[in-house]
Amino acid sequence: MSAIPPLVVEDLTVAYDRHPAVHHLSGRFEPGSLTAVVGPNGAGKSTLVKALVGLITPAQGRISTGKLRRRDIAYLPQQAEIDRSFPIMVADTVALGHWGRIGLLRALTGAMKHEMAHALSAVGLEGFEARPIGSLSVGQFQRVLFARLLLQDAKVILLDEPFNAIDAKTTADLLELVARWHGEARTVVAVLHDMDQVRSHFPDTLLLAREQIAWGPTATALTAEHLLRARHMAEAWAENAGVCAPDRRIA
Ligand SMILES: Nc1ncnc2c1ncn2[C@@H]1O[C@H](COP(=O)(O)OP(=O)(O)OP(=O)(O)O)[C@@H](O)[C@H]1O
Repeated sequence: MSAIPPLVVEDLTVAYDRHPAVHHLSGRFEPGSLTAVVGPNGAGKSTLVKALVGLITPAQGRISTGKLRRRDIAYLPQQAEIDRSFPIMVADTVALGHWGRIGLLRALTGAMKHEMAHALSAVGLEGFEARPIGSLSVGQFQRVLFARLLLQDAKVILLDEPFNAIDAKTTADLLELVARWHGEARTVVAVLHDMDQVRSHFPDTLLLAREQIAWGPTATALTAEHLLRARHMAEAWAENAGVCAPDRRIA
């Protein structure tokens, strides 16, 4: 992997209709790091990932991705956000991973088809090419999406709840791919809820409760004190969060 710039977040506020979902966050995802983003429901985890990938424009602050091009950043949204009713086959879904390199209109080369079959095999789905995606189980579909990520060959990989509602065997297999990406010095960021999984597999953690509670090595970020603070912040959120006031408090 050629040199990857860090993802730097400076005083980042991301808001929906002026209501901040991520509030004055600063820090950096180091090149080659493997970071879990955790926090209570509504903590702004998905919002942060969407902002990192450029899907939402910050209300304040900056995200610097250095010389990374859009195609250098792969993004796996939550499965709930993906429409599987579209009549498309597994092969075409995985082949989307090539689009960053070949564009929409060029045909796949034999080598690309070979890579696709290899990626499907790596996720345990040999022979699934012609299956419609709507016919797959949740776990099989997540394997397909990971095969697509393999083809994308991105320097930075952002995963939003990749193991949500996924069985233990599939999770273990996909965690191996995450470890492989980490071993290849890609920068990987994953939104997760399972703290044991985070402690076992993710060296760094950002604990978010709209604001940063902790960001650093997992053992020091996920202390009982920090987790309690995150929970208290979540309990304090009113149904309607205040607007982001100029004096930096939530009004
Ligand atoms: N498109 C949207 N329009 C308005 N508000 C939104 C939108 N998306 C998210 N929000 C709000 O922003 C806040 C943060 O949401 P986000 O989905 O980022 O949290 P999360 O930490 O990923 O939560 P979860 O763990 O439940 O998935 C929540 O209060 C949510 O209701």
